[in-house]
Amino acid sequence: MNLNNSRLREKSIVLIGFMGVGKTTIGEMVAKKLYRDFIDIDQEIEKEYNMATSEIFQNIGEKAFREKEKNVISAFSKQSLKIISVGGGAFLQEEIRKVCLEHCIVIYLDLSWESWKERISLIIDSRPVLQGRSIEEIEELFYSRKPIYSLHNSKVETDNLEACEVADYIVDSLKLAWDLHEPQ
Ligand SMILES: Nc1ncnc2c1ncn2[C@@H]1O[C@H](COP(=O)(O)OP(=O)(O)O)[C@@H](O)[C@H]1O
Ligand SMILES: O=C(O)C1=C[C@@H](OP(=O)(O)O)[C@@H](O)[C@H](O)C1
Ligand SMILES: [Mg+2]
Repeated sequence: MNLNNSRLREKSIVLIGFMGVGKTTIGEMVAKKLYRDFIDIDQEIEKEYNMATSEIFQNIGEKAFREKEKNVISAFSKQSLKIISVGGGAFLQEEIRKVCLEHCIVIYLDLSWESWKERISLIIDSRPVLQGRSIEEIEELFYSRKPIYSLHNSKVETDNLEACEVADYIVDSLKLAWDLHEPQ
């Protein structure tokens, strides 16, 4: 993990990666293990609109969702000691990439297309971005998003790992980085 900044231990952690890789599930586990607050940006937006993400896309539109996503992430990323899971499209916005990379530790959860395909049935109904797209179009979107996730402090290859195993790996890696950089 290539990080160099004081107060590393206090920086919030942001999980990025394509939809369905486990950012929300694993983020919640990491937060529990580190006794930190968990913030899921989609859930914060859904609370604000009192609607599911797919309804927001349908009733208010993706443009408004993206604007809200930028504002909510900008606010939380400047707070410390949080575990933040952002949506898979958040890093499409340069402002979001900048504010997260400036204030937080950004961890990229990577998953191969072959493994991700096995998970599609779990998420298809709640991801409006996937709806109405053929598997070929989804594969194209999957690879087209890769460049935005390349901007990170650390990457975790999650293939063949249970969510709890990924969470344990992240916690152990963070503790190592904190101790190496700022011995207690
Ligand atoms: N490492 C994993 N192995 C198998 N299934 C997983 C793993 N991580 C998450 N999942 C499952 O994949 C689905 C999407 O997880 P979620 O946390 O919502 O992903 P994201 O927030 O990245 O879209 C959920 O059904 C979750 O239980
Ligand atoms: O990739 C995307 O554009 C999106 C991913 C979703 O979050 P998850 O990555 O948590 O599914 C959610 O923000 C919205 O459906 C848009
Ligand atoms: Mg999520």
